Amino acid sequence: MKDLDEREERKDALKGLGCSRKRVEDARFTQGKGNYIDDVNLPGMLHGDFVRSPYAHARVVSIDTSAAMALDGVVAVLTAKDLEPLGLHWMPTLAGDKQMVLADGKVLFQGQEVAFVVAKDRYIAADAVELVEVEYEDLPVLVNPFEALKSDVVLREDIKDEKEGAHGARKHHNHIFTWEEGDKEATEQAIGAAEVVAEEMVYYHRTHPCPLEPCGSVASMDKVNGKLTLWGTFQAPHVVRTVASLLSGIEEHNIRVISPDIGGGFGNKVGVYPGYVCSIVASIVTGVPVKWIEDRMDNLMATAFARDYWMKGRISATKEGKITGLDVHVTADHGAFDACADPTKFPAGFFHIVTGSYDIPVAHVAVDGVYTNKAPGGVAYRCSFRVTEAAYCIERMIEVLAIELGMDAAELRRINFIKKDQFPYQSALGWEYDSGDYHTAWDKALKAVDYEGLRKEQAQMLEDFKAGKSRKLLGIGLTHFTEIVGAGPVKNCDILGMGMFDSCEIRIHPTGSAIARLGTISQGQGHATTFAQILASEIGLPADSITIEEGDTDTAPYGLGTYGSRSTPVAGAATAMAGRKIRAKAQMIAAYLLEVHDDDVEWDVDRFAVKGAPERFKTMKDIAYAAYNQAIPGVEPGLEAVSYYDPPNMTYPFGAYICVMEIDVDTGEHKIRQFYALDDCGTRINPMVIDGQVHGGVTEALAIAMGQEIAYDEMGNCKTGTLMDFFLPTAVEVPNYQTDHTVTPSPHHPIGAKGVGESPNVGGVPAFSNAVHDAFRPFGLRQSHMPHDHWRIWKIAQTLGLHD
Ligand code: PCD
Ligand SMILES: [Cu+]
Repeated sequence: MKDLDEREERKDALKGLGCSRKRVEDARFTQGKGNYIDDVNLPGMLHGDFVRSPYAHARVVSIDTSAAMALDGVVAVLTAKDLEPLGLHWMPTLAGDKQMVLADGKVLFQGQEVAFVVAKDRYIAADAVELVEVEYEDLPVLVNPFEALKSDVVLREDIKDEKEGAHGARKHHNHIFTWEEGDKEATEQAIGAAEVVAEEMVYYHRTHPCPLEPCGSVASMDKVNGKLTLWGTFQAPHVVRTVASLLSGIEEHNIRVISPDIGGGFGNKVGVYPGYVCSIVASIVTGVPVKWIEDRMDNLMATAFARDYWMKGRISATKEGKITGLDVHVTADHGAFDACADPTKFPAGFFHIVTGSYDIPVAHVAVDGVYTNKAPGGVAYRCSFRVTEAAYCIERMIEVLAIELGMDAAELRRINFIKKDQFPYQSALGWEYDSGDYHTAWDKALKAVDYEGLRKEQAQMLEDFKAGKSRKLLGIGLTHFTEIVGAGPVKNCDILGMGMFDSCEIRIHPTGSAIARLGTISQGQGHATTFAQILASEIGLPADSITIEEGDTDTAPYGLGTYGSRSTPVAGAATAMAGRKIRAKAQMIAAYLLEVHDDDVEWDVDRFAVKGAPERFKTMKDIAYAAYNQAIPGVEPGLEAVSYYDPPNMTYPFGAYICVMEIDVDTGEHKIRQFYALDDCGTRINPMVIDGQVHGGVTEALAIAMGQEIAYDEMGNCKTGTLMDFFLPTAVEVPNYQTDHTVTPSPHHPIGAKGVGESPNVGGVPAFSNAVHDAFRPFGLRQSHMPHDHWRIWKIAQTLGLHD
């Protein structure tokens, strides 16, 4: 007993896996000591700002920069003409398309970069922007993707005759690609022969990650040494270095990319923006550092948006509710350039996880990418490559099918869930789900909210409403989602040819403390806290003695960065593997010190002890010291390891979310009475960080579902370019979250962990939307588009005749 207690104490002292260790980075952040991109200030630094297009589609007839150049303090004004000789007026996008860096002959969306002003300070730059005279000749605007596919108006004149794009054949001059998966014929057959079919157009509107810190960069070209240093808001610093090298011709070892602290990324900071390129060119031209920082409007109008997926779903089932087939056809509005940040082979990301948590025998998806006069981007905002869209689609289709069947939606889910013993499960659309236990999670969730009781209360409220006693309805929003995160196996996942592995390098210092560097980069997730915990459990040194460093390409091993909840599944695995290499060497050192054979020592929390003689041991601290001060025959001095990890599969976290909402039929106001979120992310590294991730992610989900929207008018004016119009949730809208979990470890991840950062958005949006729909189900509502703001909810009630 005493031994056990003592071992537990030693374990606790490490603050390893499973510990709600306080976030080490917060001491810095809460005291204003964060170091963000705008905190980078270099001597003699100049400032850039963009002239942006007021038009959504126009020919650029002329640009007159003379008045701007004449302004005191203005150093340069760059246009496409200046970039052209360098071959930098266009740049490749992550999706295999190309994008104008500065307007080359025409503009394709409102807010597009037209000229880059460089001045002594940001104010002069902004004043000079006003002095650049651009003559435009406006062109017909296409904001609707369905119309764009029929229109004679050619958006991308640069590729108008190209019949092939990066992802196969193009059907029309405004068409980007068609991407398909699954068995079309068998699916048609199943749906054709089915007893019940539900069909619906599910639209997931365009929104925006809107991180509190907008994007920016500082480029500093040292012409004497031929070295370029680039600080910026990069979620993938190494990829930026490679792209910068390929674009500029500067050798990669002469480029250093640094991501300082990032004030929220949410996928908005994965892509490469014209501002980065222009700051580099301006620094090369002027020979001094150049900073570019967006303002809020720039960020909302011109950087990576999210969603904008029109999903036409058909789902079939037997009378008893067993699903027999699923077909989804998506029209994907990509805006002016295809700048979606997906793994190269997947132009629609992992949308084919659209069969969700259900055992669906046959399925087929087709996605058509379309150009319109809107900002490019498309995969950001806690969506892990279109998984949010997919989850929203299937979770809406399930609800519609339940209506069609006259069935309870919780029961319909239950009878179609993939069963525990079916894992690893081969989905009809080609994925191998690594693990899951959906029934256990579902039962736990329904019980936690007293589902039966809620349905009774709902029925009572409905009766009161019909009897004229009340004007309130209750909506119970159910969701069971399956995520797919951790891209990804190098064999099928790459970004611009770089395989999506990740990495960790560890150095143990003689006194038994350590530094570990990773190829990922935290934007607020708390990597400095949690990755140290993985190591603490692997190598037996306290997490408090381990520094985690990310984001400097001169020191960190090559990695593909942080997005799509890949850090834990991939870099987290690399961290554990590197730790195991350290431990293997430590074992040899311990055996030598204890004068026994390697096989005669065993690992015990923070030490190696002689088998059968636990009182004879060497702690990791002893071993670390010995690694540097003893000559050990056959063992190199030092204690370091590096691991590059190529995951064998992705991880499949899942969750059961329930949103209980009261709706005031007369005002359209909603009140979330209860929000229950059960997440299964396998082995939990830090429960408190996970809770924080879920709180943040659900808050963003609810924001999207209840009001966040990037809206355009028919002239292509962005109507939501400021925080006056773009809804940002506050404490007022945020309910009290009830978090819960089950633990189904990933069988292939070294510590069994799956990602969690994306999950709450994937589950939160359908939970909210389903609650709204559920409240009106008795009155015949099948599908109504998000965002469900008060006006739209009021409108539903109005359309259903509930105001008469
Ligand atoms: N099992 C487990 C899992 C996890 N974890 C934790 O949690 C976190 C998270 O994780 P993950 O899931 O792996 O993820 P990552 O990769 O790290 O990250 C990413 C994500 O993340 C999230 N979250 C967040 N938070 C914050 N604060 N900020 C930010 O920005 C953000 N973003 C968002 C997003 S959007 Mo994308 O990009 O769209 O794709 S993707 C994303 C970290 O810390 C970790 O460690 C734990 O603990 N455990
Ligand atoms: Cu995403």
